Amino acid sequence: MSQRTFPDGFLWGAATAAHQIEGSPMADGAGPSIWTRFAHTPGMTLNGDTGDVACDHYRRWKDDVKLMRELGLQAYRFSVSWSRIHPEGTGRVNQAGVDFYSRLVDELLENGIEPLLTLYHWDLPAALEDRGGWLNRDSADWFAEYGSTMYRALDGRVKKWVTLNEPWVITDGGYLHGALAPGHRSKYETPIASHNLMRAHGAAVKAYRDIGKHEIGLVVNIEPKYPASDSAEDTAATKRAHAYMNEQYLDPALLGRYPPELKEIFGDAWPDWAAADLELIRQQLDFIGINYYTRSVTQANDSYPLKAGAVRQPLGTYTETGWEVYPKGLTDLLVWVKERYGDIPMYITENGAAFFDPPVAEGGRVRDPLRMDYLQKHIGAVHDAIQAGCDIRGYMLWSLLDNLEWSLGYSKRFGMVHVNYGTQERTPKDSARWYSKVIASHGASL
Ligand SMILES: OC[C@H]1NNC[C@@H](O)[C@@H]1O
Ligand SMILES: [Ca+2]
Repeated sequence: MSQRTFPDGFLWGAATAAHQIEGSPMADGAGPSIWTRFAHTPGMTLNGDTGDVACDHYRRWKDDVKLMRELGLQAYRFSVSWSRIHPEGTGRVNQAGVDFYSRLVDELLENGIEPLLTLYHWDLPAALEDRGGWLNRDSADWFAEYGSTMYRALDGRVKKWVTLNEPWVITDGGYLHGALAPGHRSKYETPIASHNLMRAHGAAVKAYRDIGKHEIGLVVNIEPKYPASDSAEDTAATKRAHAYMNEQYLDPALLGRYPPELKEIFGDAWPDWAAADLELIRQQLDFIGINYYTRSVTQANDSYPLKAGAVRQPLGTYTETGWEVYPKGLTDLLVWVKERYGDIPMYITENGAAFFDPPVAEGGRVRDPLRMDYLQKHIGAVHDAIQAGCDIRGYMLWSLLDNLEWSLGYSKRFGMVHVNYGTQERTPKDSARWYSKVIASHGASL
């Protein structure tokens, strides 16, 4: 491969999320989140796995930052657990919770690592779920209040803010299919939760413009949809699937409108939203974060309510989470974003894969060639998109550490660093060593 040169200032990092790595969910005055409750509800997670300990990052954060520095990371994307900050979701501030993130940010900066802070990565305070959660239109105000608390505490040390992580997963998983907290299964609740999440995004960005002086954006998981055949049914199904996952969040956030397919998909469950709502949602953003994992070859089927689904590719390579390895999909997707929404700066805020890793070998080595191959090809795909004119500012590998993969518990390992959950020992995998070289050579060694 000819030497790939990445733009000056391209930021190389890794990503995690509070509930997946921290543990100690109730320490130092924190309140419970919907994930504390959901995971402690029998049958909701594999093996009944919970975030009670996870990677014990709440206590090991200093060593983990040291590990990031040893790996040469330039940036670190993490999330704040809302219920550490506002144990009841609104009102009273738990200063010990703010202090935890303040110390973490200072440690990152002292180690030359730029923090990227996600306000919401799925762990809503349980007290707010009891007030209707994302189904309550007041959630926009609750979220803006929480964001403002964090802006006042950290803006300036944190210069890249994210409102929401993956609103599609939050609603499709938490309100339609029920696989994720709060575990609802309702075609009628799904659009309401989704719309309120986006109103909350807008309200938090507006609040930032009054308080913050740096950058704020939205992180979406999007996935290119390719028709399984050129039949009218598969073409229409692909259009629906594309609107439902990819346009449903970027269109309101950047264009101030919803794609028409949503009314077709949800029928009488799709309200006629007020124009004022769309004005709130559409706020000037400084960047968009793209989380990419796979593509979907899409066919018409009788799935509810989308009537579309992915077709397994007989010659495809699949990860442990059943996702096809398809790097070109990332390039296609980034070019689509640029063409549809214009030249908005982008970060790859998550990209990575779970493969079955061997145990830590003698001498502390974890061979993960499949992950290295996945990463090498996807970082190459990012470069291809840059060559095609996309303004991509950085790449955050998912994930720094093996961690709690939500309802799948600890069964899926996405980390470039292996975690022994018994001893909490961290062991960089081959992919981490490889990634360090990519960072040190600014991509040239890819
Ligand atoms: O499934 C892998 C990741 N996907 N995006 C959101 C993260 O929380 C997940 O662990
Ligand atoms: Ca509920």
